Amino acid sequence: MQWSKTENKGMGLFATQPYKVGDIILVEEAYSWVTLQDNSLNICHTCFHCSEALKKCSRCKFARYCGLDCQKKAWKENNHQWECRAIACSVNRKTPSIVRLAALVLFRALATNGQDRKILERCRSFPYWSSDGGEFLSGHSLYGWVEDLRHFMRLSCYPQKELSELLEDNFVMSLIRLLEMNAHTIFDSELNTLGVGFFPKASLMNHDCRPNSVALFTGGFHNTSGKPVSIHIRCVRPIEAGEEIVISYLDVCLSWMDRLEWLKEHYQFECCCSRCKEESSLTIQQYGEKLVELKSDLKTINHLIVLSEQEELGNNNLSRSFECIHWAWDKCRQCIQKLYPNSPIFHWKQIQIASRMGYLCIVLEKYSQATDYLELYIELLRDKPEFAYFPTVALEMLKLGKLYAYLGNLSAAKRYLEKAKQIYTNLLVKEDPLYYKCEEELYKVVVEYDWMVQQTGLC
Ligand SMILES: C[S@@+](CC[C@H](N)C(=O)[O-])C[C@H]1O[C@@H](n2cnc3c(N)ncnc32)[C@H](O)[C@@H]1O
Repeated sequence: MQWSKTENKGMGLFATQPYKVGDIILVEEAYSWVTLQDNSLNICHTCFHCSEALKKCSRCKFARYCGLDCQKKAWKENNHQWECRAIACSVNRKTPSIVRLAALVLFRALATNGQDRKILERCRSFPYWSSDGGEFLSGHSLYGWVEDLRHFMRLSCYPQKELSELLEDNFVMSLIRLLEMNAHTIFDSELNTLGVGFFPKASLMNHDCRPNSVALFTGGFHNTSGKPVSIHIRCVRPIEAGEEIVISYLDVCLSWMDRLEWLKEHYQFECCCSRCKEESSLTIQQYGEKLVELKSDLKTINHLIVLSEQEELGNNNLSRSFECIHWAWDKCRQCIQKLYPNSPIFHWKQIQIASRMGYLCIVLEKYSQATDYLELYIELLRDKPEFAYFPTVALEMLKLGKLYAYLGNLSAAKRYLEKAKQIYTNLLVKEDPLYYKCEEELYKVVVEYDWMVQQTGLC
């Protein structure tokens, strides 16, 4: 693969050879990385292995490691030697993760001459203003973060003369903005968020709503101890030589309007991919003057989904959350029946709601209902083969397989677990706990299934 200029998206990564589903396209260790504040206590700060028995850094009492190898890696490579002092001196220890990441990038880039200076150049030239002349993130905490970073750097007592120049407004804003736009959220194979990392090469990959590759992360496996978390770009659709290799910055199951809003809010760009073109022109052709009504319906549905998440997270009120998602579902169905038959927008909305309903039913222990919703999710995705190898789909299949096994429907359990395993075989490394979990579940079901067939003579 090689980096070259794209037509309208700046630089991009292009294939110089064909790739098939499951091929690894790029592996890159994180340049700098942080865990998130709320899960910092039970994740190793180097390899992201999740454990209850991590050892604390004796000075800052914040960093945690699964062993000496990981501690040494963090101290030197991820510059905990400087960060440690700043964390230990911070009274409330609530430095935002993005600020910690920015500090670690600075420590690393300053510590090495030559190659790494390119990172500083990239920061220096990164615009922190938007194309319409306004400043990005003005409504957000950019200025707060700038102050936090300066404070953090001072507390670290980093002895660099040039630091003062780098801590000037423009540079700091560009650095934070670059990380906001280019750092990757690190998640495990069950898609739980673990932290944030800066991967200089992978950070130049462009977005597509129908991507041909996905970003997965090592982390959480025992044998990665002592190795910093790394990103693996894996092929999920056949790629021809010369094609651009693209990932998705968002959940591909969002509707066109949701994706448009999300990308504008988080990345300030309007996606020019083929899926957006198709779905937007279909929407405009079909709905023309009804678009305002459509937007308002989608707004209501989105509002109900957000409300259901808040109820669940904030108040632990799951039945209320379930109720909200049911309202969203009803509203969605009404809209489709009355106004928008075959709307691609509502098709994606239904997929999103079906998955959420499945999740809520499981938490509420309504297992049989959960299988109905997850079946529906898979059914709705069936005519989208381009998403067949996505980790999200595999995860829903695994859930469904386990549910059927619990409910005693062994043949359905076997079918879904086999499908999940097929996707994981392509996507995950063998050491991934999720790969094992799937294999283990499948083994149990197969043994039980064979026994049942023997006893009853049925198959
Ligand atoms: C993480 S950077 C990717 C690297 C970028 N092309 C560069 O040269 O620095 C993300 C930026 O690339 C551009 N971009 C990526 N995907 C795009 C897409 N599908 N449509 C339009 N612009 C895109 C946007 O300007 C976005 O803010």
